[in-house]
Amino acid sequence: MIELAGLTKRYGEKVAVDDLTFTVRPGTVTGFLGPNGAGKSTTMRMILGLDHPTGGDVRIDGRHYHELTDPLTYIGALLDAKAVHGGRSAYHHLLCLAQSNGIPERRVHEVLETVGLAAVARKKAKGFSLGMSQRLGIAGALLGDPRILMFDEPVNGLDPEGIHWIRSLMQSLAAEGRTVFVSSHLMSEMALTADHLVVIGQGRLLADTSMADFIARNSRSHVRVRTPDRERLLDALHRAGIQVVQGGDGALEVDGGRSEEIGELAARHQVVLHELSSRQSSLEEAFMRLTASSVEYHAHAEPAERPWGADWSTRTGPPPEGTVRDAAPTTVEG
Ligand SMILES: Nc1ncnc2c1ncn2[C@@H]1O[C@H](COP(=O)(O)OP(=O)(O)OP(=O)(O)O)[C@@H](O)[C@H]1O
Repeated sequence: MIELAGLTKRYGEKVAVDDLTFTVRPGTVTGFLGPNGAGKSTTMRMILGLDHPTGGDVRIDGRHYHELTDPLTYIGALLDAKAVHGGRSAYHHLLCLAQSNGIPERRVHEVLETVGLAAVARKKAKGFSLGMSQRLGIAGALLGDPRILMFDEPVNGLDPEGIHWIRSLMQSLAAEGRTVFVSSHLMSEMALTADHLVVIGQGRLLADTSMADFIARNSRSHVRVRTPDRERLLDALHRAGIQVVQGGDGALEVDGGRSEEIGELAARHQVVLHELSSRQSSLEEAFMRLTASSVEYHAHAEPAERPWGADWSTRTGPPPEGTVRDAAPTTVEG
């Protein structure tokens, strides 16, 4: 278990981590999300005692990191895959870690097998691809067979097979009752891997909840309708007092609508439908919705021709700051 209580880190005027209080529990994969610069790496570094908090406290199974004897047997971490002495082989890198933590040499061979690097164990780390370096970093985290594992962007550089492998690994570690805390920017991957989410923005806690609850609370559910009789359907919906939003590819979207109600309305007016489907936002959309106002670094490549609420489904970038939660649906006149 990792427990943060009021954890705070300032760099001069900059508050990188702002009064964070949450607990990472055993038996689940906890995803750690936040926009660039939100404070995820700083938080992880403080958990490992690599940065000193300006305020607050963080404990690993009730103790500070520096109080742990042989810390790799309590908590294994991958923070920076390239932080390896390039002149050392994978085997020697892990052997040095093992010897300084009282871990038997046989664990080096075991973890090299686990991460699929046994065949290149004697090769120098400086020749490793990013994916191989990630695997070596994961081997280092697993070396002490710890009850707690922490990974900062572990799928960075991994190919699809590698991504699938790390997902299965994290889930099996959690199933063994271990604490697994993992950050990632790959939302689709996180949606498949994590059971619980901690989301931060500008150093502050935005959410600490289950994956299902997070998506339900921050997502937009709507019914998507496609019809060749667009004007007649719009007229029928308008008369029934149902607000319609312009979706992508000419589809219509009804916020929070029930597909049964819309289907029956269309049938009563003998309007042909080509599509009638209930949709819920993905984790990525829910994440962007929650963190919209705490994104520090925006790209401004796409001019907003229509209000955000009018074309939610076709946008790929984050919404204009401060508009999402306040955006009223744009009614399409029939
Ligand atoms: N050593 C430092 N000195 C000054 N500012 C720092 C230092 N380390 C981090 N920061 C600042 O603290 C904030 C949080 O950075 P951090 O790297 O923890 O964010 P992050 O969520 O891990 O970002 P990313 O997703 O881009 O990796 C950023 O604004 C960063 O510029």
